[in-house]
Amino acid sequence: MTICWPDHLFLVGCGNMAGQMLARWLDCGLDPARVTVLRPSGRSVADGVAVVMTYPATLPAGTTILLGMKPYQIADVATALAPLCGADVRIVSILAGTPIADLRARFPAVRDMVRAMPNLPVGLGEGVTALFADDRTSVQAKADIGGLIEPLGLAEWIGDEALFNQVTALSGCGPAFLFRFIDALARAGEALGIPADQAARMALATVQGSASMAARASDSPGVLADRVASPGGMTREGMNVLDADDRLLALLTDTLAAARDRGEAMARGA
Ligand SMILES: NC(=O)C1=CN([C@@H]2O[C@H](COP(=O)(O)OP(=O)(O)OC[C@H]3O[C@@H](n4cnc5c(N)ncnc54)[C@H](OP(=O)(O)O)[C@@H]3O)[C@@H](O)[C@H]2O)C=CC1
Ligand SMILES: O=C(O)[C@@H]1CCC=N1
Repeated sequence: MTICWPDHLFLVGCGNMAGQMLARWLDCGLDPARVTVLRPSGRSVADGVAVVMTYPATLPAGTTILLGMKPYQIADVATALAPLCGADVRIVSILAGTPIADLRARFPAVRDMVRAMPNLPVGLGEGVTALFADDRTSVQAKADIGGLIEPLGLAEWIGDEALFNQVTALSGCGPAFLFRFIDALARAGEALGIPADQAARMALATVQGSASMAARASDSPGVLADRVASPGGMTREGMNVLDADDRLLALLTDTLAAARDRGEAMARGA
């Protein structure tokens, strides 16, 4: 994989999420000397990566900024950062519930902006990143930023920004829902009498193996589920519980809808 790295990468915030993105980029050969991280704690990030606690006087030519702090910090960050941004600066924002129009209003000099929604497994190169750019962003910038995201895992360009909170709910928040599922599977096994540590190991390995299998299979997960279920056997009885009144589907639809609604409220400043 040949990646066209930005001349300089300036990360505003480098916590759980941006930290995973940077870790993967460094693993894939990004020169740490091209990276500066701004974080209030000043904690070091990785060998060779410059960490600053205040904004520099200028940004190097050809800088790509990754906005990786919390969404509610955008006003303060933009006040300090926008004066440093010329037309050659590009912005990638991973801020949940923060539309491009909001960023455009705060960074008027910047032409190239991409809204990105990664998830935590990007650190392993097995993440999902949803991407959106409006018409002002150049084709070249879209290609370059798409190339930067590629080593993180699956990249999906979203045609309509109105769907961004929905895709955030599915794949951005998704790892948390899956972690809950693994935990619940283990605890359910424990409730049926399996020793806790054994149930935890078995639940995790079952999810890991099943996800790997589904990723490689030519059949859909729905077909694979039926393949586990022998007619008149145990799995069918269990699936009947999940499927009754579309129980699992309804639960997940409610879960994604609640996350989506929060994104919409955040976009309104709530
Ligand atoms: N966590 C996730 O799974 C996902 C998160 N996101 C988005 O990523 C963003 C960050 O979330 P997450 O990584 O979980 O949060 P974290 O709390 O882990 O990281 C926040 C980062 O912002 C830094 N920071 C705090 N205050 C400021 C400030 N005033 N100016 C600049 N930087 C600041 C922190 O600095 P320090 O390190 O010094 O404390 C830290 O590095 C959010 O916008 C979220 O919507 C998107 C997809 C998934
Ligand atoms: O919880 C959040 O708001 C962010 C968005 C996706 C994952 N974490």
